[in-house]
Amino acid sequence: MATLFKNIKELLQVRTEPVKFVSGKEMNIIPTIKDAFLLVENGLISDFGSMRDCPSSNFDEVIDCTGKMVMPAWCDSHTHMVYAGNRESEFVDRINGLTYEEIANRGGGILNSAKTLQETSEDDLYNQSKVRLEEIIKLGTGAVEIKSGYGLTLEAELKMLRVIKRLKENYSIEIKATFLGAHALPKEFKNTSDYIDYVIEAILPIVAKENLAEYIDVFCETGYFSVEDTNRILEAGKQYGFTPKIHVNQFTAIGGVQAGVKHNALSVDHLEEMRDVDIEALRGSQTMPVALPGCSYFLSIPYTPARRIIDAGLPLALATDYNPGSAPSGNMNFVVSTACVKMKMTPEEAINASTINGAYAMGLQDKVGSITNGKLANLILTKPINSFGFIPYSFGENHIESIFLAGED
Ligand SMILES: N=CN[C@@H](CCC(=O)O)C(=O)O
Ligand SMILES: [Zn+2]
Repeated sequence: MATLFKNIKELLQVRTEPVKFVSGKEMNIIPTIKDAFLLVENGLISDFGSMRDCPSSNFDEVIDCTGKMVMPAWCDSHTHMVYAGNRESEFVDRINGLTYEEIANRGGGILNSAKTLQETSEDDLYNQSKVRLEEIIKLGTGAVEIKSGYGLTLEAELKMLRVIKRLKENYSIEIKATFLGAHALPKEFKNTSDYIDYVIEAILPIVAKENLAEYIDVFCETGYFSVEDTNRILEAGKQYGFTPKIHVNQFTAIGGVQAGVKHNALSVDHLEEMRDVDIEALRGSQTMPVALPGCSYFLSIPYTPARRIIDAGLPLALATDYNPGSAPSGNMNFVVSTACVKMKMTPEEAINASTINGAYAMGLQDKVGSITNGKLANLILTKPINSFGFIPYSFGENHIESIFLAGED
């Protein structure tokens, strides 16, 4: 099967030489080809260039992209989009003045979602989750990471991870699974240390045996899990070959970034509270900082200081954090726009952060995230627009005409 995209107004994120991720000043450059063609064969990008060099053979399909742009689909490296029900009532509680912490302390928050999920069948959970997955695909996402963490028992954590596995099997979007057993302390446990024992001894070995996750996560935060708990979880995960991708510095900076870097985490995510020492800790590491502006927006907490991170020469990825409590939206277009408006990222930086850097934060940089020969043809075809900066500028508008996964729309 060969598909030719021709007369592309601008082909974005063209990387002839593969790159792992981009950092610092490089983030402000999006390589493009104007008046371009792109050839997709058997689901993979096989050629691209200027229309002057456009091949002329008999293709199975030819798509005329006059006035439109083609770019890699969004790479959303942090979500909790397998969940049951919603937390709309807590949203109203927050409007009426309660904080996220106060709601959690009253037994709401993550424990509320865990209770609902424990009472939901695996089929029902699958059906609720696939609606969200289909929606984010329409919004231009071509690769996504999904975490467990609303189970908090062996049975319910496995239920979540099996749902993620079914989604992987049934959809052509790239999906990576993360085991987040240590997301909150269930009421049945007196302290985090006992619960960590349970996670390590009762759940982790089965997750590994059934091959249900690629990554391991922990909510390293005051009132949730300490740096010591984090070290224990990550060390245990390493024994089973799980790479860390962890929640740190959302409300308080307690050394989670340093713990992540020490354990060669693929990413450290949230980072709303960043001390200079946290930024320094990331320097020279292979750990991707990930910002979640949808969470800052929804909870009215500080935005991750993108300028300090990028101006220190570091990379940055953007993701949605799609979850029922702190970011009930999987819309990467909103994330890109909010990063520009609220975090002062340029459109170029936000697009790099949401494509190639997001791909790296899922270990998918060799497969997606740029227009490179041999990569999957997971692509966004925009509606007619004047420039790629129009995507974040014109917030709330839908600029996507079609999305292609492995070359199929
Ligand atoms: N902070 C920890 N976990 C999620 C929120 C979980 C929830 O409130 O349900 C997050 O990344 O924001
Ligand atoms: Zn999260």
